[in-house]
Amino acid sequence: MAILEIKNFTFRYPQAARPALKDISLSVAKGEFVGITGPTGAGKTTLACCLNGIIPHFQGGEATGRIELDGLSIFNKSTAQISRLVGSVFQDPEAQIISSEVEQELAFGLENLGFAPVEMEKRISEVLELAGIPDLRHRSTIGLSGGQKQRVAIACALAMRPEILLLDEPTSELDPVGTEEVFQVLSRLNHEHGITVLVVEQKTEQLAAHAGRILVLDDGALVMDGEPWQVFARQRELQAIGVKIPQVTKLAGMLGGSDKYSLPLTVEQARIYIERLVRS
Ligand SMILES: Nc1ncnc2c1ncn2[C@@H]1O[C@H](COP(=O)(O)OP(=O)(O)OP(=O)(O)O)[C@@H](O)[C@H]1O
Repeated sequence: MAILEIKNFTFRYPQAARPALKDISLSVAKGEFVGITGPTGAGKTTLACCLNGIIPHFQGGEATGRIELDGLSIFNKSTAQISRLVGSVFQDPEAQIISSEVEQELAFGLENLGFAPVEMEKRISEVLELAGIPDLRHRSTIGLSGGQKQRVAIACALAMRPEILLLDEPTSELDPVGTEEVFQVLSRLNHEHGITVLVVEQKTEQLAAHAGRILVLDDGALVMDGEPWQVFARQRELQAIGVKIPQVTKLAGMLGGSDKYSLPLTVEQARIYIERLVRS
């Protein structure tokens, strides 16, 4: 069942000469893990803003076509309604965290929505577990690493029990360890708890390893939509528009791999691929 349906959607910022999104159509089923990538200025953040209500509620512009969340047009929903369906996590963990203690940070949004203390306690414990950070509950937010802060931000987004977890370049400020921590949590949320994940990300290594489907935007248009191996097999086209190809996939491409069974997307898959190649 589709949780998100986008039909012929075009969006132009006020006074902009050209649309930032052009005639986008796609459908996302419940439980999918979708990576959205593309070069700078392709429209990835604009698309994310259209899904979490920043457009049109906080940013004007001209939109045509439809975006439906759970069967209803997003433009007829209030920001409060959208935030219950879509939990957002942004690039900069510093900008999202306002409390001095992790528990307070998680309680903040729930208090604002008038949750009773017993329900708040239940949800805080639940989301700390889901984000893999129960040990951080009483920690000061100041001393946390970037990866820990982003996992706190993910826990905050999950506290509303959204249908979709939407992340806009959540690892752009993180080192490789923090990046992997965040993607491990996203994978677990998706595989073990069935949470629909939409993540805008330029680090294609992580998308190749964790996403089940990849969308590529270029100049406002959706130019590719498929399983990671299908998208990363189109190496020349990706290079032409400036999308990085995972190194192991690039290597296998040079050696002739191009299908589901011969195109490695992770280092482990590449190890098996090269072993087979050497044996044959
Ligand atoms: N507030 C705005 N007003 C006018 N134009 C904008 C605004 N925000 C973005 N744009 C333009 O819309 C297009 C898409 O931008 P967007 O930020 O969505 O791309 P992106 O793929 O997220 O890029 P990046 O990877 O650099 O974050 C670009 O041409 C950009 O200049």
